[in-house]
Amino acid sequence: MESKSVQNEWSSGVWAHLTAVRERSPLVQCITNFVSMDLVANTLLSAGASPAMVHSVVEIPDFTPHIHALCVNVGTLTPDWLPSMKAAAELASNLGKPWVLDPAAVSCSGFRLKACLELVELKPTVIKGNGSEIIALSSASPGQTKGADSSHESTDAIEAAKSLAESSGAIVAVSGAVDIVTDGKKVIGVHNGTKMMQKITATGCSLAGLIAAFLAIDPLRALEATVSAMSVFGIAGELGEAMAKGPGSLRMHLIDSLYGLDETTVLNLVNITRLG
Ligand SMILES: Nc1ncnc2c1ncn2[C@@H]1O[C@H](COP(=O)(O)OP(=O)(O)O)[C@@H](O)[C@H]1O
Ligand SMILES: Cc1ncsc1CCOP(=O)(O)O
Ligand SMILES: [Mg+2]
Repeated sequence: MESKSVQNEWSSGVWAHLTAVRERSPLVQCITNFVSMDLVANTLLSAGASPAMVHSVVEIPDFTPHIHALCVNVGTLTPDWLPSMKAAAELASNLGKPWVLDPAAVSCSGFRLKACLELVELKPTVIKGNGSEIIALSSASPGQTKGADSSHESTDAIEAAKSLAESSGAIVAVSGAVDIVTDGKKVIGVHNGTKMMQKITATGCSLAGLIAAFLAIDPLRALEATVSAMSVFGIAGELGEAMAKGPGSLRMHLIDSLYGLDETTVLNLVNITRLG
C-alpha cells in the first residue's frame, strides 16, 4: 500500500496533466485504424485536445511539422498505409515531437509484426499495447492470436514490457485490469478502469491517442504523462459505468465523464501504485 503522500503526489500530477491538456489543447495527429477513428477523435476532444486524422503520405511533410504529438495504430494495416506511418513517425522523431505506437493485433500476420518492428526502430516515445501485443512485440514472435483482444493479463507482460522498454528506449504501457507503465526499471500500476471497457471496441486505441495528448504537454516526463492518461481514462470508465446499462451506453457515458471530470473526483479516484 502506497503512503498517503505518495498517492497525493500521483493524484495532483494527474490533475495537473489533465488541466494542461484542457488549457493548451494539443494538436494530435492520429494515423489509426478504421474501427477506432471516431472514438479516438471523440476521446481527444472530450479531454480537451485537438485530434486530426491525417494519414495520406502526400500530406505528411506539410502537416506533421505543426502537430504537438502523433499516434500510430496498425489495427487495420495494409501495405499502402505503412509508408505514411513511417514518414510521420520519422518526421516526428526528427522534430523532437512525442509519438505513440499502438501495435494493435500485432500477431495477426508476419507482415504486421515486421511493420511494428520497423516502427519501433523509428523511436516511439511510448509503445502502448495489451498484454498479448506487448509479449509478441517484445519477443518478435507472434504466438497465438485473438486478433485485437488480449489472451493475457497485463501483469503477465511485465517482464516483456521491461525488456521492450530497455531494447527500444520507449516507455512501455500495457493496458488491462491493471495498466502497467515501465521505463525498463521502474514499474507503475494504474488500478483505474472497469472490465466493461473491454466490451467497447477501440477503447485501447483511444487510450493510445490520449497518451499522445498527455505526452504533448509534458514531453520530458513521458512515464508520468502516460500514467496520468491511463488513470484519467480509467476514472472516466468507472464513472461512466455507474450510469451505463451496458457497453453501448458506457461508450457515451465514458466520453461525457471524461469531458466533465473535476478536481475533487480526480483526486479521490486516482489509484496508482509502484509495482517494482
Ligand atoms: N479487467 C479490466 N478492469 C479494469 N479496466 C480494464 C480491464 N480491461 C481493460 N480495462 C481498461 O480498458 C481500457 C482498454 O484496455 P484494453 O482492453 O487492454 O485495450 P485493448 O482494447 O487495446 O486490448 C484501458 O483503459 C484499460 O485500463
Ligand atoms: C476490432 C479491431 N480489428 C482491427 S483493429 C480493431 C479495433 C481494436 O481496438 P482496441 O485495440 O482498442 O480494442
Ligand atoms: Mg488495442
